[in-house]
This record gives sequence, C-alpha cells and structure tokens, in this order.
Amino acid sequence: MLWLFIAMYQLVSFSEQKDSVDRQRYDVAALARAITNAESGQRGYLLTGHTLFLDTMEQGRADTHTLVARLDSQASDFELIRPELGKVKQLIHRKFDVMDRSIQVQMRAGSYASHLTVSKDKSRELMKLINDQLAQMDSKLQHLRSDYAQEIRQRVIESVIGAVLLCILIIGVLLFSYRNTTDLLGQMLETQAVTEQLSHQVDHDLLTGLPNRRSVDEHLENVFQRARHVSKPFAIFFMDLDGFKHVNDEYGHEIGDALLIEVASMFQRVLRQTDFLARQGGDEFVLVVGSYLHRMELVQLAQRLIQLFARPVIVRTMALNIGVSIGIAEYPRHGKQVKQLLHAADQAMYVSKKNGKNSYSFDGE
Ligand SMILES: Nc1nc2c(ncn2[C@@H]2O[C@H](COP(=O)(O)OP(=O)(O)OP(=O)(O)O)[C@@H](O)[C@H]2O)c(=O)[nH]1
Repeated sequence: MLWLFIAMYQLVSFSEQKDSVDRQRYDVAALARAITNAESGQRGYLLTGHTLFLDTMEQGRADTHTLVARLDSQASDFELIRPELGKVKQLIHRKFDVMDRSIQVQMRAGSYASHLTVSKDKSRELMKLINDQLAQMDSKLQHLRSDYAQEIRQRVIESVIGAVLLCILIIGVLLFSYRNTTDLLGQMLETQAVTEQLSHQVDHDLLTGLPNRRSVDEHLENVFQRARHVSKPFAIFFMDLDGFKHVNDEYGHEIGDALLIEVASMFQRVLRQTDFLARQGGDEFVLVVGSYLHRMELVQLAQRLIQLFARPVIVRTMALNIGVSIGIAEYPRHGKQVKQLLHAADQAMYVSKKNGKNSYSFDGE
C-alpha cells in the first residue's frame, strides 16, 4: 500500500519535472529565434537604412533578455546547463555589443561602410558560438527528458502492479469478511430455528403437533377479551375419546399414539380456519369456536365431529372402533369467565359420557 503510494507520488513528481524540462527546451529554442530576429533587424537597417528595422532589432533584444532571465531563474533546477548558460550570456552580450557598434558607425557614416564586412564576420562567428552553446544545452536537456520519461515508465509499471495487488488484497478481505458474515448469518439462522423450535415445543403437543393445554389458556384469554369488547359469543367444545383405553390395552401404546395423531388430523379436516383445536392431554381435545351466528352451527359441527367415528378409524391397516363425547359451553350463556366456561364444557362432556357416549351435550341441558 505504502509502496503504491510512493510510486504514484514519484510518478506525479517525475511528470512535473519532465514538463519543466520541456518548457526549458522551448525557451532555449525561443532564445535562438529572438537573437536571430535581433540580428535580422540589425542587418535590415545596415542594408536599407530604414529605422523600422531598428524596432525589430530592439524587440529581438528585449525578447532575448526576457528569455535569458527566465532560463537563469530556472537554472537552479537544471544545474547541468549552468556552464553553457553562463557562456551564452557572455556571447550574447558581445553579440549585441558588436551589433550596436556597427549601427552607430552606420549612423555616423550615413551610408554603407566598408568596415561593416569585418563586423558582419564577427557577428556571424558569435552567432555560431551562441548556437553551439544552445545546442549543447538542448542536448543535455533532451537527455534529462529521456531519463525522466524512463522513470515515468518505471513508475507506471510499479503503480499498475501495486494497484493490481491492492485490488487482490481488497477482494481477499471482502471474500474473507463475506465468508465470516455468511457463517455468522448461518449461526444466527440456526439459533433462530432452534429458538423457534423450542418455543413451538413449549406451546405445542409433541405427539400430534396441535397446540397444548398452555396454548388453550392463552388462546381462550384472547378470544374472551375480544368477545367482551364486541359482545359476540364464542363456544368451547370439550372432547374426550370413547374406548381409547381399550385400543391401548389391545394393540399397545404405539398404536394408541398413532390413533391420536390420526384423530387430530380427522378433526382438523372438518374445522374452519377460525376454529382453534388443541390437545388438552391424554385422549382429551379442546375446540374453541371463535365466531358463529346461531347455535345450530355448533350443533352441526358437533354432529360432524361425531360422524367422523361412524366408521372404524384405520391405523396401520387396523380398524379401530372408537367414538367421541363432546361437552359444549357458550359465552356468555354458560359462564362469564374462561375458567368457568372450561369447567362447564368439561361437565357437559361428562353428561355425554353418562348418556351413552359418542354424543354431544350443552352445559346444563
Ligand atoms: N397411547 C397413548 N395413551 C395415552 C396417552 N395419554 C394418555 N393415554 C392413555 O389414554 C387412556 C385414557 O383413559 P380413558 O379416557 O379412561 O380411556 P377411555 O377408554 O377413552 O375411557 P372413557 O373416556 O371412559 O371412554 C389412559 O389409559 C391413558 O394411559 C398418550 O399420549 N398415548
């Protein structure tokens, strides 16, 4: 990570230095042009005598001074060209000296003077020396530029490798944390499933899967509160199987268990979704009819339940003859409290037993 950071920092730094070298080379080339312009102005004046050319010469001189000053100020960054720059400054000074003198002679002579040929040769020689120094400067700068370009290439490669490694690292970390998260999620789901199973076991009968006695109390309390609020009746069916002990005694507890499971599903098949069926214990079941309009509905339901046992119940190819005795208590007719109603339904069930079993009775009737 630190390596990538350093490589990128150096990449930016070398790019800036390369740009700086390019600017320096541009100035060197511009300096050569500025001196040539000044010289052209001088020649133009010497040949034609037009002072207009003196302006060109002065412009060239001014540009030359500006560029020399700029190269000088930047030379601290480019120590390697300082010797050539020093020589160029001296040569330029001499060059402009020669040019100025030839102009003054021309002005005084008033026409083309013969000695100007000497001055022209000197000027040419100086220009050649200047150009040689400028060429050397440019060559050094060009070398420096290719060194920087090489460094930049190197840093680009390092940055790309660093970035790829960083990506691999990030992906690795993400995959690792994803795996940990999934494991954690799996454990949480497992814990949740175990918790749900445990809470289901607390409220349900293990054999039949029906709600147990504990749930009956809870459910009845809710139904009772709602019924009190909206002043609507509800009914409790207390159901006890007839002849169940005989099945146990004759075929064993295992068949008795299977019969209880079968009876639970037979009951569920004739009930509505709003009815609540629970196993109270042993061969006793409680049914809460949460909503009905007429007592006749309760009678019909009780008859349907009894009718279920009109034929033997088939359990593992065995035909078992049993029945069901039902006691019914209605709210608010048979009691205004849950306990009272449960007791009333239980009592009514005993009346059915007494009346010959496999029948239903309403409390007190
Ligand atoms: N197989 C099995 N038997 C159970 C279970 N719980 C209670 N019993 C038995 O169920 C029987 C219930 O007794 P009773 O209600 O007197 O039997 P019954 O033959 O239906 O008698 P009546 O109600 O008078 O008709 C007892 O023998 C209990 O041991 C159970 O979970 N599985």
